[in-house]
Amino acid sequence: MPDIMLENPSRAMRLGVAGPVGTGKSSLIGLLCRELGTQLDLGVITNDIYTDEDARMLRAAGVLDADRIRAVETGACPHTAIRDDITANATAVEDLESDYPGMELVLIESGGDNLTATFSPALVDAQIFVLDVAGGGDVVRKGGPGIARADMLIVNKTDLAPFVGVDAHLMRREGEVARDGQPVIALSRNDPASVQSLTDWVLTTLAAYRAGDHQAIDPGPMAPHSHADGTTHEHASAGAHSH
Ligand SMILES: Nc1nc2c(ncn2[C@@H]2O[C@H](COP(=O)(O)OP(=O)(O)OP(=O)(O)O)[C@@H](O)[C@H]2O)c(=O)[nH]1
Repeated sequence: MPDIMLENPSRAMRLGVAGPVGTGKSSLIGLLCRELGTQLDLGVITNDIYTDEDARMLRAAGVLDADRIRAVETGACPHTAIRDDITANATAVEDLESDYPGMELVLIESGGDNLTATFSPALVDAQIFVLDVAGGGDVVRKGGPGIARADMLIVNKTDLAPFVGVDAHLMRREGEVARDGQPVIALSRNDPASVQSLTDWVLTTLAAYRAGDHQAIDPGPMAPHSHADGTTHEHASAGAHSH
């Protein structure tokens, strides 16, 4: 699997946030904006099929100047716009960077998608994959390129674990095994220590990126799948999904 070497580490680092529907991607981006917005020059791109709902939610949260939060309406399943044809996202990032020349970090949210959606390394420098405990304790074991190889795996909403009968610490340990020791954070927005672990990781990754020591890694393509309109996407990995 090819790793992409940095061509221009002086531009903003692009950090993708992917994961199934409702696992807390927008909330995590809101947290990062709140925690890092005073020390970093930030921007956000959201992806939705037909709406700008995630962007509107983040603007309403008041975590960042509204103009720094831009929405891409993908018109198709969002995984297409973050992996197969990144043009709309790449253009949105470039527009943000040209409007805010000092920008240091752009957070790109994939629209909620299935377990195997990943960002192209041509679009992002690093990526976070978000699962939540409400999706079930065995979801990590189901695997997929995002779980196995994203730069960071988040097991989110750990505050809900007792209510859904899931052992969040076991999920985290299984994540570490599935990822060969690559980082996993068990996160809750109500747990300041876990939020601190996440912001520390972002700042460490940004420092490595700036120093030219970070490589964008391709977690691998998503599964072959078909869309409601009959189009089919074939990729080289196993498994399938429907929308
Ligand atoms: N209990 C709890 N709920 C959370 C946490 N983080 C997010 N949520 C809730 O989870 C729900 C989904 O969060 P979002 O951030 O909208 O999730 P998303 O992954 O962006 O959703 P889509 O964009 O629709 O895929 C919301 O009701 C959030 O308030 C958390 O740490 N704990």
